[in-house]
Amino acid sequence: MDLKRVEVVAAIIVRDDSVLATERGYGEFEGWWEFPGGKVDEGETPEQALVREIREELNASISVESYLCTAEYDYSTFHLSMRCYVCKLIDDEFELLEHHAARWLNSDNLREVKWLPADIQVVEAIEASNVI
Ligand SMILES: Nc1nc2c([nH]c(=O)n2[C@H]2C[C@H](O)[C@@H](COP(=O)(O)OP(=O)(O)OP(=O)(O)O)O2)c(=O)[nH]1
Repeated sequence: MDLKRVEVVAAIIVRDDSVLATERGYGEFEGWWEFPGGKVDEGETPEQALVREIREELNASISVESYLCTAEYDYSTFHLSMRCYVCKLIDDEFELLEHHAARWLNSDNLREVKWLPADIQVVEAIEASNVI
C-alpha cells in the first residue's frame, strides 16, 4: 500500500556563516533536531506556510530568499516531502514557543546534533551549496 504523503516546508534560517537548528519539543520525534517549519495547509503556497509556521514556532518574521532542495523520505507510517528554503530573520530575535532548544550551526559542527533521518539530505544540500 502507498504511504500517505505529507507535504512539509522547512526554513534554513541563515545568519552570518550559520544555520538555525531546533530540537523538537513534543510528539513522536521529541528530542530529534530539525529545521523549523511544518505542514502546508490547503490553499497555502509553500512560502505562505513557511512564514506562518515560523511565526507560530519562533514568534519571528522571516524573508524567504531562495529554494534549496526537497527532501523525500519514507518514515514507517508516511512519506515525507519537505521543501526547504533559505530564509533570513527580519529582526534578529526569536522565541522557542514549541522547541526544547536551538543552536546556530556552522559548516564545522553542522553534523553534531541528532538530525531527523530525512534531514541528512538537507544537511548534504547545505554542504554542497554556499549557504554557510
Ligand atoms: N518542521 C520539520 N519537520 C520535519 C523535519 N524533518 C522531518 O522529518 N520532519 C517531519 C516531522 C513531522 O512528521 C513533519 C512536520 O510536521 P509538523 O512540524 O507540523 O509536525 P506535527 O506533526 O507535530 O504537527 P501537527 O500535526 O501537530 O501540527 O515532518 C524538519 O526538518 N522540519
